[in-house]
Amino acid sequence: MNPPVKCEEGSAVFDSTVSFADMAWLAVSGGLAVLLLVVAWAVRMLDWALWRPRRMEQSFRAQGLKGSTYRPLSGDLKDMARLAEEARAKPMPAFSHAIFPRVMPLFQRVIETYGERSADDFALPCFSSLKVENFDVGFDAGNDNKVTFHWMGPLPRALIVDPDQAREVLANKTGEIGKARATYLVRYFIRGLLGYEGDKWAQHRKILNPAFHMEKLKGMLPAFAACSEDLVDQWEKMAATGKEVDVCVELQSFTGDVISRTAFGSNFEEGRKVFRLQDEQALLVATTLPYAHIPGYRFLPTRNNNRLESIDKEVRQILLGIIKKREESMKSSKGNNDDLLGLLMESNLQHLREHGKAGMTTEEVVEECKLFYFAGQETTSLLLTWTMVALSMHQDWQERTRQEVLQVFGKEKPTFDGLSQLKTMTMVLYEVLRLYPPAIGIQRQVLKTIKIGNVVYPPGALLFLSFIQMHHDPDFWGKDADEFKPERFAQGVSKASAKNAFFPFGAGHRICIGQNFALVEAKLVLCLILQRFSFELSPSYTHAPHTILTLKPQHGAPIRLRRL
Ligand code: HEM
Repeated sequence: MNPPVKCEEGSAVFDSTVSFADMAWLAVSGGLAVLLLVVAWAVRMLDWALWRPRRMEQSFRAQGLKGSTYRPLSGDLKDMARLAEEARAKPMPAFSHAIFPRVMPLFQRVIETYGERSADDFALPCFSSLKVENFDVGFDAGNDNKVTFHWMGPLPRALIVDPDQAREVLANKTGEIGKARATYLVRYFIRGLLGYEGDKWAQHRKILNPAFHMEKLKGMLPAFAACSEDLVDQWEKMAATGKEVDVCVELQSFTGDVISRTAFGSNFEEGRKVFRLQDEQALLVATTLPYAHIPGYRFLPTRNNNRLESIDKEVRQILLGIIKKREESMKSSKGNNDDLLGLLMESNLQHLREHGKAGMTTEEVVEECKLFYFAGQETTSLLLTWTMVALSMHQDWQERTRQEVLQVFGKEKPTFDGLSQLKTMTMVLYEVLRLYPPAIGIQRQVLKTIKIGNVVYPPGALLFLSFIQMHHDPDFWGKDADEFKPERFAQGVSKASAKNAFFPFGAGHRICIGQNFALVEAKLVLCLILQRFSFELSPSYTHAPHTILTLKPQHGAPIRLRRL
């Protein structure tokens, strides 16, 4: 036995006798606590990596859904990368618009392997009375649910290919479905309105909405026109030297200029710098993405991580500078506030007047400005790129669209009101958005158990609303679904397909805020292009649509322009 130890502290004297048995007990109980923690952590990890996925798989299969078997941790991610690599190695037949198998090879394989569920799937007596967390899983033998699933790591991802179900998912406002949790890399872009949920989203959307109203877009027409004229002047010089134009690259820089001008008006040059930096950031994100799931990778001081952070800081500094200047010019009522930033700040001030506090902090305004580039630049440039590719493949439609432009505007500058008379051009743009949607689909995550169609989805399950599949599905568009036929939109979007299966801009309350912006911009520049040039695909063009976040031409889009 150890002798008792006397401890003195100030005037208080107390006896702190610690026996060997006490110390042993302390050590044992401490060790037990650590062991318990380790066991609890191991159980959690096992649940995350094995048991929960298995439970979810059982629940899906019990409900008649078909899909791949869960493979611990990686799920179908490796197959996904391999199949995408194989698909990228083979171009498509020239002039074919049946792009779905090349663009989403894993989805194609899942459908080919597991296909639609048959009436027999619902006849299993052991499943017919299944209950999932108080939801009755009522099976409707022979229904036409085509949901399949595969594995994004330990999370199952259901492919939603029914337009009504997609709309149901997008209409959800009661918290059962939310945005899928993103990696730290995606958060460099998907912030602001696109990333928010609930009240914060509603408040930001309310403040941003007025900036995208039609009459505000009308005020932006001179900015659209200035960028479009710069572009066609540049192309004239290239055409004169017989040079081919990679319209994919050219239009990307064009739409970046449009956002710079329309968002930042007189601070256009600084805005351009933001666009270049964000472009570099997008490339860094694409090369870092394969490592993003490694726990703690974001904290490693790799070259990419460091550069991503320094770009983020630089972009923030530039935007804060622009916003500060704008605040000053707004105070002195100098300058034009008809650009997106001015309109957004104006609307924020209005919110302050009505509610006694600003709806957005300066930091949040910075995030929204960054989002304009991410959400509005590449998507619109891809719409234009695929339109030029499609009009090169279908010369008859190129000529019809040109004749319409000449009929409405002659060789004069397009006007805002004139743009709304361009019926053929609208049909062409819709058909391109159908066959080549820049956003091929949207992902959401189940937060609380929910029944969609006949399927009950547990929390954690991912839902991919596969627009590209719905856009190419003969059940909705007819046997000629893979053909370029703009005339299908002659009676408007709602009459073009069964079940209104057209989602290029999403749907519901989170539908793209910039859709009119994109369409006005696209129509205006197409008018100028068609007025000045005829065009065809270069013999070096290879038809190879593929997707990295958005749907791009893998080898660019070299086009031959001829001055008219
Ligand atoms: C052809 C061009 C475009 C396409 C195909 C497109 C597509 C989409 C889609 C599918 C969504 C829905 C995302 C979701 O629900 O998760 C969306 C949202 C959004 N888009 Fe676009 N977009 C385009 C152009 C633009 C432009 C030009 C801007 C801005 C200048 C813009 C800004 C936004 C924003 C801020 C959101 C988030 C809306 C919200 O969550 O409330 N987009 N876009």
